[in-house]
Amino acid sequence: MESNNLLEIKDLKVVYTSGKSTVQAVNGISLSLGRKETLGLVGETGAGKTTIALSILRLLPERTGRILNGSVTFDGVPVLELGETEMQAIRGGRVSMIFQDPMTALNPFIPIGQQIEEALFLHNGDKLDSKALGERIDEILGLVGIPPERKKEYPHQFSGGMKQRVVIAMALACSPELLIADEPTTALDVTIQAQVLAMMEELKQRLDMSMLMITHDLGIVAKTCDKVAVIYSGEIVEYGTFEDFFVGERHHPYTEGLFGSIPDIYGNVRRLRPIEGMLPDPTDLPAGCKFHPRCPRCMDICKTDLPVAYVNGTHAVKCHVFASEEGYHGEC
Ligand SMILES: Nc1ncnc2c1ncn2[C@@H]1O[C@H](COP(=O)(O)OP(=O)(O)OP(=O)(O)O)[C@@H](O)[C@H]1O
Ligand code: NI
Repeated sequence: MESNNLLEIKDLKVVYTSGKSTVQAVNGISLSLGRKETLGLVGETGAGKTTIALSILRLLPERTGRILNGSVTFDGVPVLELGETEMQAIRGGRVSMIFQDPMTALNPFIPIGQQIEEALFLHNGDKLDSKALGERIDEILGLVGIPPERKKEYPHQFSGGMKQRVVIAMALACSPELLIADEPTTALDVTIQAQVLAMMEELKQRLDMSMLMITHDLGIVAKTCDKVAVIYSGEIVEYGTFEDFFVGERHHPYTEGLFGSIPDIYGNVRRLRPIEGMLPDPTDLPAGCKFHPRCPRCMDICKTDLPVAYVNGTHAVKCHVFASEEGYHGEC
């Protein structure tokens, strides 16, 4: 397959099964991420964002999570077909992830320098002597703005924002080509959040990384993302570039609802009122468009037929409202 994309996901379907019930967490998602690009995955809690990320790294819970269909291609490599040893070389080496609950990523009993060392050792241990290892740890701490002399300190000696910098340092230890950041700043207060985001953005540029930024905050998207996928009930309902979202006029009713209004290009968002209602039960998804029970623009056809995406250049909106628009109709 010829492609310049670093990551390509095609028609991914993921379920969780427990007892008799099956959670349809990801229902046919396709997306691509170019080198040095940042793609935002946006959507309410339960939409399936983390499940997509875990599928890329093949870290779904072993007994319950299952990929039913689709492909994940990283730098031309069919990830879902790899053996566990090859997978380990990618995980934490070429692709790393900052998990949603970052504070649990650190061991409270081990000095932070040693934790970074362990992250390094996992992949480069045999290649670095102890002097080189020490220098690399100092370098990584420097990257995230932590004075290297603090490497002997324990996690509790750091503030929330500094702890998150340590977590980011660990994720960057092996110079990944792709960084998956799952709500990396949700646990931080707003000022610190801005600092950490600015730092991540700078590092991304400096280290030539691609990034998958998982968030429910469109302000964060506006500040960091080149492309955006809005996820609802495990489907992409709107997909496009930053410009498509912030300058374009046609949006999915869910996107509009989610953000009250689309924020301006500087990322100023009025604090959003939540949309009425909840995500549908993922064990019993509605027919037609999965958003129809909550949609202010719901028509009869929405209750029965799955919408086809209206595609305008790089922008795709999967909604019956735009079915009569001229142009291409196809996949999101
Ligand atoms: N281990 C699991 N077992 C069963 N169901 C799960 C499991 N993990 C997630 N789910 C379900 O799968 C669906 C998608 O969850 P996921 O965590 O991917 O959503 P998310 O978009 O990341 O949400 P959040 O913003 O809350 O992190 C939800 O209905 C969730 O309850
Ligand atoms: Ni999540």
